Amino acid sequence: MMVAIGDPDSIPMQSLESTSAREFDLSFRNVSYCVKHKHDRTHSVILKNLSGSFRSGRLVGIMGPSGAGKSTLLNVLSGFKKNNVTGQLMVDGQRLSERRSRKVISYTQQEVCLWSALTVEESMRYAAEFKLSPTIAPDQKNARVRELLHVLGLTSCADTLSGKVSGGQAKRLSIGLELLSDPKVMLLDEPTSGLDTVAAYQVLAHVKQLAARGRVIACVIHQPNSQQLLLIDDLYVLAKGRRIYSGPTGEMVTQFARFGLECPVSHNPADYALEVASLDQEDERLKRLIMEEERDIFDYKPPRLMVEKSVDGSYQRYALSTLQQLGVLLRRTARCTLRDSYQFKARILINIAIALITSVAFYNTGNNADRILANTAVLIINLYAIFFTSIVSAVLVYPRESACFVLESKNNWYSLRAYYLAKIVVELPTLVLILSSSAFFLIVYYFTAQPFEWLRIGTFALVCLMFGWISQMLGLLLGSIMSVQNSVFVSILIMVPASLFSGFFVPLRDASVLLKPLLYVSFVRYAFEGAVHAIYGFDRADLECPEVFCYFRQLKRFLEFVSMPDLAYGYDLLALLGWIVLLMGAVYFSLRRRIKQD
Ligand SMILES: Nc1ncnc2c1ncn2[C@@H]1O[C@H](COP(=O)(O)OP(=O)(O)OP(=O)(O)O)[C@@H](O)[C@H]1O
Repeated sequence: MMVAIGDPDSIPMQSLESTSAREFDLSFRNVSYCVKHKHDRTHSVILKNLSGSFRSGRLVGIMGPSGAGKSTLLNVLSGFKKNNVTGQLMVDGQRLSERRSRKVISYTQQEVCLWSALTVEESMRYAAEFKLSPTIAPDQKNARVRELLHVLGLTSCADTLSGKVSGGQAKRLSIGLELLSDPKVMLLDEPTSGLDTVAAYQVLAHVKQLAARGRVIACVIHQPNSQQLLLIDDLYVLAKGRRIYSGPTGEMVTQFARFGLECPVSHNPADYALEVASLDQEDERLKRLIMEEERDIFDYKPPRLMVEKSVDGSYQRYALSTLQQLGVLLRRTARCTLRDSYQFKARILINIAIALITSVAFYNTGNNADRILANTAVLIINLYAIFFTSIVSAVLVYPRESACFVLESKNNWYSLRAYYLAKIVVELPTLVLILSSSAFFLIVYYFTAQPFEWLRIGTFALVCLMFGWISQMLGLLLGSIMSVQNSVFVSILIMVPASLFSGFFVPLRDASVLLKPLLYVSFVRYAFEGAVHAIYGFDRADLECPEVFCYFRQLKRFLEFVSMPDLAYGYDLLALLGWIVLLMGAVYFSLRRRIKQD
């Protein structure tokens, strides 16, 4: 079937300057990458002695069957993968320092990471704020954003939320975000995947224009049709981590034919290249082809590192200072939070619903000595509500957000320090936590007839707030190290045993030798103890007794019964604070690990 495809020349050529009028190239020599398998201490070679040179002004397509190593090669060339990599990488004939490599090379991964609550233009504007020097006037930054939107064909959807644009527009936007800083080299992993033929062609046509303006652009492309292939100037074809072709697209078929691999006339050369790359590695023709491609590597000893570790002072890694980055991050977070109010409303409504159910079930138990155990259960339910609403909202949102953080941070938008500070500033005094917990707290407190004394209300609210922070930090920690599904399961796995260690179900006095240490470190126990202290401590007068005799009328007896005879509220707060600090540290190190790991 013929598909109507737009002419690339019809895409408006703008005044977007070329990065360099002079030709240059990204070249790499003897690049190898292996992974070590911990279980059997063996290792697999994923990329083997790859060399090549991608020239500016030409669009390079990286092809190969699934698992050939295409994404790995881009990860290695971009510096996203550093461990177990050997070889040499040069731009314009110069070896790169780590700093310079990050400055010069930008990488757009297959998965697009966009802030769905921002419009296309807003996303570009925030990227411009991060990536362009603060000395550039806002008008100039906006002009550059508009120019890029035009070049990438995104003007018509500039006011559409990034979460609502089409797949092709999202891919073009993610390319545009990196283009703002005008990188010399752009590596794109499957910019056309998931798109129909027309959209894929449009994306490629835009990318070709960007290359034509003097950049090195290399993109992984799965199976270009013949029209898409016309846009690709050079091909780099991989088979099981080895190079089988590197050169102009038009010469590939002739090169294969020299080794007895004749491309049938009816075949698309790209399809044929995949067939050749999928041949058995023992095939004589393929063996000779690979030998020919690798003929220049035998007498060459590659350096152990792709890029030099040394800090190159002449390249400033970020356009903004940490404080300026923090400012932009806070503004962006505030805008996203205000616009995406679903979480906020859902959290408050859930809290109100649970609070009403709890109030009906435990109506007026607060001052009744006969129902003191039921009233203590109210305190535990209160902690449960805070825990689950806080942790679930964090784990639902954070895995995606942290993936965007990793990408933006590796592409030099901002530092881990700035992002972490912004996260803490946003998470700690969070209005959502305070409002949703207060909604629950006030309803339950009133209907279950807890003592209306400011000291008790204040001390109880403080325990709830600190417990909410712990839950939120735990959610961030889980969200930064695992997927949404796993984080939800793990949060349940944490909370259910943690409730056992609250001191309510198994008081300290009855705890076995094995359980006791867990009770001493359980944050639920400290929160529960703090809540019990707020409600029943501070020398509260005897409770009312509607029966002839109530054993727990004197609160001293009840506190002894739950193993909290000498409550120390300050000590509980200190333990909760310790947990908050510990989790904040753990979140920092888990994010650090994320950006350091491959
Ligand atoms: N960290 C790793 N541990 C184990 N194997 C790995 C690792 N990274 C890559 N591989 C393996 O290396 C090979 C190349 O992976 P890569 O993702 O680069 O392939 P690809 O050519 O991009 O494939 P696709 O087109 O399917 O995306 C695959 O077999 C993959 O399983």
